[in-house]
Amino acid sequence: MIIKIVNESNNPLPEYSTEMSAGMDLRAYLEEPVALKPMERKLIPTGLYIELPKGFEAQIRPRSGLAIKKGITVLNSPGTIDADYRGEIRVIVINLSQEEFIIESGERICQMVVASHETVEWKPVEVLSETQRGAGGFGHTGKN
Ligand SMILES: O=c1ccn([C@H]2C[C@H](O)[C@@H](COP(=O)(O)OP(=O)(O)OP(=O)(O)O)O2)c(=O)[nH]1
Repeated sequence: MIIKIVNESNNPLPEYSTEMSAGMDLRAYLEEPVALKPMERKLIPTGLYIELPKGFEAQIRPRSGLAIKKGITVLNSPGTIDADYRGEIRVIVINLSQEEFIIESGERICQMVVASHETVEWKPVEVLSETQRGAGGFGHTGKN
């Protein structure tokens, strides 16, 4: 699919790392490096603005490498970019490690997945259909 994008940063447009990958890495767009202290969260600009077609969303997700090596993740993961949003894509990152982490401009801080979604109409009813599980959940079948 083709998606309109405005890139006000000097970073390259987001790219898939392989022909079959789902996520495109997004880069920070900063005037100067940003320091994240342990447990600190910050909103990081990307300089990107997109126009998604109706029925689609973009999800902002952590990069696993940054998460395992540095404890850096996306706080509201998956962040939702709505099809009617015309503002800058920004990323809420949090440092869950015990060391300060410095984000440089141009650094790949998260990944974005474009996904289709259903549009729901509610049908209020008195009862729902019966199933074997019923209301059981949250591990009610035991550990294994
Ligand atoms: O990680 C994110 C999440 C959201 N947004 C932008 C795009 C999205 O369409 C808009 C609103 O996001 P969301 O619906 O999650 O925010 P809200 O807290 O419910 O605010 P609103 O009342 O503006 O919908 O903010 C981002 O740039 N990054």
